[in-house]
Amino acid sequence: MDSVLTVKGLTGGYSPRRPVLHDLSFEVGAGEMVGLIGLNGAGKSTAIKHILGLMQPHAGEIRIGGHTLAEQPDTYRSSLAYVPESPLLFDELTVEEHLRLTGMAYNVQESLYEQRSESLLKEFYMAPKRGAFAAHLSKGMRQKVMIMNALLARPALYVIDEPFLGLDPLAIRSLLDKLVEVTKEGSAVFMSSHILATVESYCSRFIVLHQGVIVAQGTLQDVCRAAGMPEDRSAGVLEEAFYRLVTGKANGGGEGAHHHGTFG
Ligand SMILES: Nc1ncnc2c1ncn2[C@@H]1O[C@H](COP(=O)(O)OP(=O)(O)OP(=O)(O)O)[C@@H](O)[C@H]1O
Repeated sequence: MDSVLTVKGLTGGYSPRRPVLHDLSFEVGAGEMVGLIGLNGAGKSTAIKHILGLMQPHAGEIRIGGHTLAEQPDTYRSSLAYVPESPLLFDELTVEEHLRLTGMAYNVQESLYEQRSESLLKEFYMAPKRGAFAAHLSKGMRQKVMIMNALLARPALYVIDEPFLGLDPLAIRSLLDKLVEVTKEGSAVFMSSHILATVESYCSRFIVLHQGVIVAQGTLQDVCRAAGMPEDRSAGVLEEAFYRLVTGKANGGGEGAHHHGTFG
């Protein structure tokens, strides 16, 4: 498996004296969807800001497609698309103008642009709003425009922060279907979410971040093992493993979880 995103020994945060992230190491490979899960304040958004290059690591390094941001800034940036938790759009541009702008920024060929933008407008039920100004869209529609922009660019790596908030059930389904499609085409998806049931069904690997430390990572089986749970393939097992890892307790009492990372 080719690694698209490689994070090695990342220590970082807002002040060098008080790091928020401690020695994080993980990879996201081509064709993989990896879920980043953790409580409020665990450090998920901070980790994402480091990956985007908005913050400098205190120690360690981050590579996309084998390069650090410092080595190849243009390649690094054009290899990734980011969907933030709260949509950031230009109020005075229309839906279609946002797509056009992204197409130009990512050098999407004209014929591919036409094809992709038309199908995205349909798949996200946004065709009737193609000419609407961003300022006149609903919150969920604004989020859909961010997602459509990322999908138009078809980067090697998608970094998606809590994508399901504010989306209606059809939009969530459209997004998940598209993410499955792009991973089949070889892209890598790194997604942070509190919706554990969805993360469990769609991601092949998980990273459990707790107080800035990776307390478990790997397949569902790896995470369950780190949580001291027997192998169990029933739905909802990720939530139980997560609960044990972050509280050190089993649901309804029981022995403590092991706070050791597994690297699968
Ligand atoms: N701009 C900032 N300046 C200083 N500290 C910050 C800043 N943003 C976040 N923090 C701190 O960094 C830690 C991690 O926050 P972060 O936003 O990464 O958490 P998160 O896992 O994304 O949480 P949530 O699930 O609530 O979005 C918290 O202790 C938070 O107070």
